[in-house]
Amino acid sequence: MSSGRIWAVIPAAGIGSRMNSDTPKQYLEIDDKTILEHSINRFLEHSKIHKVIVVLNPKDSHWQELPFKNNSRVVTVIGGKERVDSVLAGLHAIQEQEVSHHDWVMVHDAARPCLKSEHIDDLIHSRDSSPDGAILAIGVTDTVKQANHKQTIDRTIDRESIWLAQTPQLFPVDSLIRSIELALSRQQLITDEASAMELSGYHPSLVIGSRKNIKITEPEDLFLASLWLNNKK
Ligand SMILES: Nc1ccn([C@@H]2O[C@H](COP(=O)(O)OP(=O)(O)OP(=O)(O)O)[C@@H](O)[C@H]2O)c(=O)n1
Ligand SMILES: C[C@](O)(CO)[C@H](O)COP(=O)(O)O
Repeated sequence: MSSGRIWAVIPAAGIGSRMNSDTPKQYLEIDDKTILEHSINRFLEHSKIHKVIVVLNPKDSHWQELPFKNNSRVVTVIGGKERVDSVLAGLHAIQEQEVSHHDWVMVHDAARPCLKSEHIDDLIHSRDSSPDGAILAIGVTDTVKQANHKQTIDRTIDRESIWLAQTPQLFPVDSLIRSIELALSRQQLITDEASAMELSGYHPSLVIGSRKNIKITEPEDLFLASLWLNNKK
């Protein structure tokens, strides 16, 4: 039975350049709440989550408007240039708290507000059978093409073994910190936490997520997210 507390790190220090909005996308509102509030609330509402570390942009001017100032389970830290730098800053903030070697951390994009509590449960339950950690992911329902440099089809890829990584991604805190620091020291490209763990030789499990758990990235994603946040299913 896995022991240790479970922390959440919410990287929210991005500028949302692909959203083409003056407001950083994590502060755009759906149902009268910012996208960031929706994401943070999923973890505050979950009884197994010890504390939530929110990673902010150094130029963030919106955070103080959110209702988390006096919440002892919410800690903020300043992020870095890339998402991986922000995640590492969040992990270091955990180290500065009363962390134990048995603790785990769930890293979840602020830009994924449609996460359901049952998927947090599924990841937590995977700990006993997945000592290397686990991520939410979904299969591919379209045929997958590999393009060449001229944006023409080079070949078709067998989609049976292709999964699209989502967040949250759940790992032992110590292993994740060591893996990210090692990858960064080798200037290796890290776009999610699992890729750092893989580079250290771990084999995280894939836990089925939901197509509704989209990462709000471009303007049309807002409409989809509002549909799914509204229907609460
Ligand atoms: N230096 C960064 C970059 C991204 N993020 C966070 O990582 C998550 C996923 O990143 P992405 O969707 O790429 O967000 P942005 O980097 O803001 O978007 P863009 O790439 O369009 O600028 C987001 O919640 C974002 O706030 C972060 O904390 N620190
Ligand atoms: C972590 C992630 O959401 C998994 O799919 C994705 O890699 C984030 O990519 P981004 O370019 O930083 O949004």
